[in-house]
This record gives sequence, C-alpha cells and structure tokens, in this order.
Amino acid sequence: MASSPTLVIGTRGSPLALAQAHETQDRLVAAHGWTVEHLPLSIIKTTGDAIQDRPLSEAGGKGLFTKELDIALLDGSIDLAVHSAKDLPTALPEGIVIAGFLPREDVRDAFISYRYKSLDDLPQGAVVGSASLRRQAQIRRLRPDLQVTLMRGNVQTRLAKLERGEVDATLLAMAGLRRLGLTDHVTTVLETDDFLPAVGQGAIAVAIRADDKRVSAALAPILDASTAHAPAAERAFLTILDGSCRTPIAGHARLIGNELEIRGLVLRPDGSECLEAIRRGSPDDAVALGRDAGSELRSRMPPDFLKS
Ligand SMILES: NCc1[nH]cc(CCC(=O)O)c1CC(=O)O
Repeated sequence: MASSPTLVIGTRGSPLALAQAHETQDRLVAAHGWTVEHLPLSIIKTTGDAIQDRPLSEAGGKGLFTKELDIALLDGSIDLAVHSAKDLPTALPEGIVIAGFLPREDVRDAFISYRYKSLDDLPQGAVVGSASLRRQAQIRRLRPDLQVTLMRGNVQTRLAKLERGEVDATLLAMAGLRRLGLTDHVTTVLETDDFLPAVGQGAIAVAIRADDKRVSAALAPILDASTAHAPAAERAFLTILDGSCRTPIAGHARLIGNELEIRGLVLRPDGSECLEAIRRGSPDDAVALGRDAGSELRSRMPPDFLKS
C-alpha cells in the first residue's frame, strides 16, 4: 500500500458532494501532476441520504451524513473523505481527524424566489421552505408573519419544489450554488450582518485516518492554511454549545486585518429572542476565541430557551 500512489476519495453521491470531491481531485492533480486514475472516487450512500421525509434533527443528526464514510476510512476502503464542513459533527470518531480545509467559498446564504425580490418583499403569510433550524429561526426573527415550512432534499430538489410553487421562497448557501453552477437562480444575497451563516458554511473539510502520514503529506499542498482559523474557531464555538441539530445556532469567523473575529448567535426556535457573542483576537487563538464566545452564550441562555 505504501508504495502505491493511489488515493481513494470517499464522497456522498449528491451532485454537490460530487462537485466537492471533483474539486479535491482537481486540486490534487494540479498540485502533484498525478492523473485522475490515481485518485478514484468511491461514492458511498449514507443514512442521511436515505432519509427524506423528516427533519434530520429528529432522525439522529449530522453524524448520519458521515457514519458510512467514517467506517470506510477506518477499514481502509477509502483514504480521504470530502465533506461540507457544515455537515460534519463536532466530535469525530476515534482515529479520524480533519486534515484541513480547501480554500473557502462564499459563506453567505442566498434568498431565492421566482416571484418576490427579497425577504422584505414577501407578502404576509408567504411560505418559505427550509430544513435548517438556523435559517427557520432567523427568518422568523426578521419576519414573524411568514409561514416557515420544512423543505428537505438536495439543492436541485429544493429548486424544483420552488419552481412547482410548493413554496414562495427558500434560502440556500451561495457556496453550494456556485459549486453547482446554479447562481443564476439567486434572487438576493443575504449579507452576514443581516443573516448569519452556519458554522463551517462554504468550507470543504477533508477527513483522514489520524495516523496516515502518507495521505496528510499528499493533502498538505492543497489545504488552505490562511482560512483554516475561521472554521476552527466556528467549530470550537459549536462544540461548546453542544451542537445538537435541534438548536438554532449560527456562527461565522473572519479575518479583519491581522485579527480573527468570531460572531455567534443562538436563537429561540420561534425567533422571538436572539443572543449574540463576539470575540476578536489573534488567529492563533482561534479555538479559544470560539470556545469563549460559545461559553458566553451558554451561560446567558435561559433554561427554557430551546423550547419555544
Ligand atoms: N445541509 C446541506 C448542505 N450542506 C452544505 C451545503 C452548501 C455548501 C456549504 O454550505 O458549504 C448545503 C446546502 C445548503 O445549505 O444550501
């Protein structure tokens, strides 16, 4: 095995997952001059892909998109797993680590409607579909008069539901739309000051076996050291807040000059209350800044916070 240049890339089979796996493959080809034959994709169906009828928060949470890929990593049938950082649980199984992140895409959410120009423009009672508790709570906070309904499925499925008029509008991540070449559908981009993204949004995380020096050396040239601090701070923030999928949590870190700023929110599910924490400091303290912001929110959250 050690002498073979072949690295098997594990991915889910959704169009977005495949686009992200191909991006990883292309970057490895460019960095090493390898051919794609040495970087085969292994497409793995996860439990999360199979469940379409209920919120994943009820079915068992984020690990549902990673479990089968984790097993394949640990049994050696794949050498790296490509994930949307947003969908990765904060705690990885023993023996698996995040090698790093690819250069981050646009972190913002997009408002998409074929009839209305923006969230503000939606008439009272209009229906907005989203499966994300974070988006649902922020929409309700901004527009308590709208109807927010559960809408699952991959990016294309959601756009099809919008087209059929099942909902008046939806929100999707700019990053996914860009990677799929679907930005023509975007009606307005929501700035992070108004609508905070999910922890890890726009970042692609590459998971490997913790002891696999061969794969970590191969990945080193394609991983983006300059943007790794932000997802690290965000994930530390989420870890403190337990990161259960039932909690509307948003968190975004960015470099401002030489400083890293993390902004985090927790919301009541009905949007009636929103707590915010902000920390700024050295990017080297990314994890501490994220934890600190998370601890502040955890201590400020009333015990009944997540019940309404
Ligand atoms: N939960 C699904 C998911 N996971 C990652 C992305 C988009 C890409 C990203 O945020 O990095 C999406 C779709 C969406 O939220 O619009």
